[in-house]
Amino acid sequence: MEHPLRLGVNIDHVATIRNARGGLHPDPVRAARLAAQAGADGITAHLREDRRHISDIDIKRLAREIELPLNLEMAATREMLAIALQHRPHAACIVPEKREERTTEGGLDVARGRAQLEPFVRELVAAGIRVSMFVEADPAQLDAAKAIGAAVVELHTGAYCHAEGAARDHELARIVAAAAHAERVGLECHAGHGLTYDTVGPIAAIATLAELNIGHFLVGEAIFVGLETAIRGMRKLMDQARAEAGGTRRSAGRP
Ligand SMILES: CC(=O)[C@@H](O)[C@H](O)COP(=O)(O)O
Ligand SMILES: NCC(=O)COP(=O)(O)O
Repeated sequence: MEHPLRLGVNIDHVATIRNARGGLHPDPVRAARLAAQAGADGITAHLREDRRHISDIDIKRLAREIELPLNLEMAATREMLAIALQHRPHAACIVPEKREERTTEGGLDVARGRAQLEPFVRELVAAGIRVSMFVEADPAQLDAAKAIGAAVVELHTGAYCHAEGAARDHELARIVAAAAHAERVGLECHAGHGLTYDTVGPIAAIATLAELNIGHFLVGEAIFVGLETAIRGMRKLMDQARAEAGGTRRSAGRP
């Protein structure tokens, strides 16, 4: 089944720039408002355990001050669960986290961590939060996410973005197959990590994907063209890819 494709704008790296000087500028909440004006369908923010970019106050403000649905990316820890339950974002995406990593290097091993992850999913769902699992494009991970009660999976596109030539085609084929598997088992399927103007097209063309979350590239591009223009450019490429694949042009609103 064809799904309308939403764009979630990840504003983490607005906070990275702010934190370089420790002040208040640039403000991620202002970036979220601009993203809404530029046609974003949601805002994504990753509150890392080490608070290297997004802070607790950012999450509090995002949850209260923006109208777009907030997708909180969080590690499966009691501290993050308490924060999610306090602020009740629209969605929570559980991601793997390693303190020493530069960025999220891979997907969550839901298949091996089922017993540990299931209580987190249960508590978030009971609070009315939509739960997603950030996983590799591996059917076993999707099956495990479904089994522990997640409604959504987000496929990690980092390997696809970093590969070239035949290796990239191989990674794309894995993502296409995983998105089809998600549809079969009744999971809403999202994708993201490392997507750029050069890599977004083939991903956006996958009809069973419902949402892409994109951040680092948009914030980098904003330095040259401004955030609104960068987001509009991404939205246009997503729409073009869908139209060329014979599908719906854009999002139909809230998830
Ligand atoms: C889970 C994920 O892909 C995003 O959080 C993205 O990684 C941006 O944050 P980092 O650059 O801190 O990984
Ligand atoms: N979950 C992926 C995300 O939110 C954005 O990742 P990136 O575009 O900042 O790499």
